[in-house]
Amino acid sequence: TTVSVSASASHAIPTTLYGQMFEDISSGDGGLYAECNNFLFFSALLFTVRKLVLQNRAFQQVTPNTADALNAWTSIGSSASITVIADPSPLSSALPNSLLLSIPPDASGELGFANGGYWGIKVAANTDYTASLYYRLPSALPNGAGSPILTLALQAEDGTRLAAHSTPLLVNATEGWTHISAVLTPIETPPSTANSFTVTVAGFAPAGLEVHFALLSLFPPTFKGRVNGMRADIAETLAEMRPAFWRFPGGNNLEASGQTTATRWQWRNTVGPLTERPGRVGDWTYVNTDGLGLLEYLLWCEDMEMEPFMAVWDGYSLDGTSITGAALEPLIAEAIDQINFVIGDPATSEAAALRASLGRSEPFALTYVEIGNEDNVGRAPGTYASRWNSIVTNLTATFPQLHFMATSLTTTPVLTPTPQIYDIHLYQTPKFFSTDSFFYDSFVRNGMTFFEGEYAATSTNNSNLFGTPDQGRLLWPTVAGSVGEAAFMTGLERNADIVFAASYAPLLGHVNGSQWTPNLVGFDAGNVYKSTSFYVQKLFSLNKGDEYLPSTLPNSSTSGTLFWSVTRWNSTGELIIKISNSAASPAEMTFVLPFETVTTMGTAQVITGAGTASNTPEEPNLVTPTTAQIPTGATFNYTAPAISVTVITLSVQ
Ligand SMILES: O=S(=O)(O)O[C@H]1C[C@H](O)[C@@H](O)[C@@H]1CO
Repeated sequence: TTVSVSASASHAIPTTLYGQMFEDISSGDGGLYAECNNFLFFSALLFTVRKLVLQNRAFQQVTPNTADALNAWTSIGSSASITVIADPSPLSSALPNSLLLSIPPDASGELGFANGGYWGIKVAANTDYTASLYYRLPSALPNGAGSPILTLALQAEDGTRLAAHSTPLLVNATEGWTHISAVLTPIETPPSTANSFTVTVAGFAPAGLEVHFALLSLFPPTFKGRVNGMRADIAETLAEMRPAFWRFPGGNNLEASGQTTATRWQWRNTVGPLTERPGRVGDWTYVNTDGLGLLEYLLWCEDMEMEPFMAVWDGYSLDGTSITGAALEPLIAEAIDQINFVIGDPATSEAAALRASLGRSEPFALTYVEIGNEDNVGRAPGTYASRWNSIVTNLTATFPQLHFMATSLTTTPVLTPTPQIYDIHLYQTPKFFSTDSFFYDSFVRNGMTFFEGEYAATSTNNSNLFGTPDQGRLLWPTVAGSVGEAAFMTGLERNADIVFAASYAPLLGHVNGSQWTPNLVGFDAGNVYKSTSFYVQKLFSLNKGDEYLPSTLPNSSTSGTLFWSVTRWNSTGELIIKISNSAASPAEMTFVLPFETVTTMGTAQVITGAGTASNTPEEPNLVTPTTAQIPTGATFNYTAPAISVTVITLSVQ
């Protein structure tokens, strides 16, 4: 195959082209959000359903006095009993439940309870873990009752105490809640992640003891040291691909927790002190703490130098109900407040004043606001057109500087005002992606632009893209899937005059229990797993170029297996040639460049392997990119390996 490259660019490659979409789908709580103390997921693993009922750090949205409400917490000491209760004087109205520790008379020893985190807690020596909790005594201790000692600790699987902080229980804490916070710094690294956070009491009165506990938290060091921030190893992995934008809070998890209108994602419940965040049953079958909330998302975008692509709820719930007409008004007001929390002026907007009160008077940068998620015809009760009209007419009047993204099909329903942007989602087979990178070539150029907000090869079975593994579902990205995605992405670059942003979905998933596979990045308590698709996203994002050079078109028929794109960094003239070869045999290519002086040595970064190969927790680095110097020139040959992605970079004067 000979590829002749044009010297003049046809269009710019937008800086926003490669980014990340995020929603809490076994990805926030227990993942990117660094709180260790927590849930076990309802993990509807695709081929089995392991119902590990959630129990969270603050007993949010659980039923008191049930075993389920305790599942992630276990008692320490046979005579200690623990129960989640609806506290008669709760920590806050947002957190009405607490854990009651009851110790009978004449008990002895260290008694209390433990949390095992999310299938473990990673503990490393000389690392600071911030433990905190609230407690209160329902009744004063009898005088002469001694001074019970409360200990917060990190404990290894074999019971070794790795770090501890003890403090006397304030026996006069009966009126209200006492907040304890301590830094635990282990001196040794335990052999595994099967560690626990423990809360124990000793030295209590012979008369026994009752203590209420609430909002028990354990944080490891976070990305950029942000309080209530992100788990550093996961954050650093995501930062590796230098994403240009961050879509949040969903995805389905925007729309409906519990599949009903009443429990949608509500921004106000996700900001302010953690004691004021009630949490909610997310759409992926587990309780979200909402400790990762709107302000944390916005600060994260700034820390990562990403543009927020923020969604507002648009009245549609996944149970098919939707709010229309006048009932939309409070919803539109809520969306206006949400946007004002981000960009408003504290002097004129209550929501912006709330932001200022939380320490951020300056507005955040915001350009794009998405109206709902996948509010397609067929899924929704066909009311998107009227809801879009009401919402966007109002929001455009209030925020004329913002760009609003529609989430329905581009062909139907007809929307007014005409959307400037559509968010298109595409889940398909590796073969689909590796044969059809011309998805956008036929789109009319009429000023409309597109956000390829979710795409991934999910299954080898084109008649069942979301089934179980034995039906073809991918548990992990495969080389064939990643090669397909790369072919598709060369098409995004060729059409970057109308495609301004794209992101693989889902971004993150806990490998011990999740509601979706494959995910771009996997993780467990101790590790982060980079998939072959992650490496494709990273290679394309880091070698984007800023202008597209037309070249000989690939074979666009379904027999096509070889796709490429040529871009350039305008400032340096450096060329980037991205190639996807899905064929089982190498592809001989000749590149003809219209430049006088082309370096004779270029760099080729290659991802290749068996089509079914994946990086897994067992073999996390089975397939990683290799880098080689290759002979180049004004005309040069390159052999694209079978089932491979190549990114060639070469300087051109
Ligand atoms: O069940 S789906 O609708 O396919 O869910 C998909 C589409 C939705 O936007 C996202 O939340 C989810 C996985 O990325």
